[in-house]
Amino acid sequence: MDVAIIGGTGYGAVELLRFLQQHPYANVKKIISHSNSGTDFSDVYQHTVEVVELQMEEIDIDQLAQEVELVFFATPSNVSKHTIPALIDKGIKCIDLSGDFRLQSPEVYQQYYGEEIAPQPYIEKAVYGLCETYRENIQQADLLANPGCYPTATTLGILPVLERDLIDPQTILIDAKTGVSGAGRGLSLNVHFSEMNENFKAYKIGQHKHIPEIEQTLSSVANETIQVTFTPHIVPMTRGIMSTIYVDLKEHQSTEAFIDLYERFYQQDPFVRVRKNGVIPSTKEVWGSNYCDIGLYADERTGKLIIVSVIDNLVKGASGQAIQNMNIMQGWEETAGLHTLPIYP
Ligand SMILES: NC(=O)C1=CN([C@@H]2O[C@H](COP(=O)(O)OP(=O)(O)OC[C@H]3O[C@@H](n4cnc5c(N)ncnc54)[C@H](OP(=O)(O)O)[C@@H]3O)[C@@H](O)[C@H]2O)C=CC1
Ligand SMILES: CC(=O)N[C@@H](CCC(=O)OP(=O)(O)O)C(=O)O
Repeated sequence: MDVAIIGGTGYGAVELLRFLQQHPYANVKKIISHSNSGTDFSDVYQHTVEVVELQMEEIDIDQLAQEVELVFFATPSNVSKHTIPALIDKGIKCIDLSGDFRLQSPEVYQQYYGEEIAPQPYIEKAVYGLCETYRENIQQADLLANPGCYPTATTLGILPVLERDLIDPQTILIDAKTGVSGAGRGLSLNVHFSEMNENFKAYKIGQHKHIPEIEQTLSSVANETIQVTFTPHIVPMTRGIMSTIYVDLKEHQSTEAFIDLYERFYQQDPFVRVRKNGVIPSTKEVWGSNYCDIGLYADERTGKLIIVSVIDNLVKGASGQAIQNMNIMQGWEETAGLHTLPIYP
């Protein structure tokens, strides 16, 4: 199947290409760039020379609709909402890596994204692509809202105990850390080497756009309104997210009992690895791969469960999950093109 990528020179796009160039059923036919049309992709990303032989192009909706069956949007927020409706109307499937179609509420979108939400019929049509939870809906999707990086790590960490009603859902505290590639390729003072090296920053406390996204999924699964405390941090590494989650247990059980529960919960999910014997995963153990690794500790003294969930923000947090979603939408094996061990060390 021929696909296109929009947002060609960004990190999400180059990570899509890394996996798609070895995908058995999908072929990248077009790369669209609004800043570098006419330039060879490998001139921007030299490491792809002699492997990716495509020249980037300007967007042309009619041509896209004639030449590809599916389009990945790896664009900043408030961009895809202007183009996706036209492609969907022409029968082209779209997978959006940005947040434009993730939230259901126009008011909440306006508050966190600072603009009007996409047209309502398309918001209603969009399926939230957390693969492990919404697989059946994803199979039917034409318009797929790929989850954010923090929400992916965090919701996968919480869902087993939330769904089994083992925690007080109003006590969820999330302490999350991300590498700098989460901010994309654009220049920003905040992530200059000298601002970031030997540094560790909390940011957007109480204001991050992933707060409503996490709350929307948890509330819909639990069938009650859930509010979370979420503090993101940026740390001096390139890739990786660690979400450390603290929840009050309704009843204490051993760490082993929770590991057993999580293993059963995710036994059909090829990309969630529940770590045994109390092992807590580190971000490097998923680096470059589509895995989400989860470690658990049930603290008998405080009655809390501590959940540590790690992903690579660019893979399971973005492009890898987008390909996993494409695989589900197309009825292909879920792991197609995504078989890879994390890179270590
Ligand atoms: N980085 C990450 O870890 C994650 C990113 N995401 C989301 O995925 C999307 C892509 O992220 P990422 O690749 O990191 O971001 P980048 O900033 O690296 O790339 C985005 C690309 O979009 C294009 N672009 C920028 N502005 C516009 C515009 N106004 N109109 C059209 N195209 C534009 C540019 O490519 P060109 O000039 O070639 O068109 C740019 O390189 C974002 O929405 C991001 O929030 C989601 C999860 C994790
Ligand atoms: C370090 C850094 O700035 N990270 C970004 C990651 C968010 C992201 O990519 O999110 P969306 O997919 O929802 O756009 C941030 O915290 O805003």
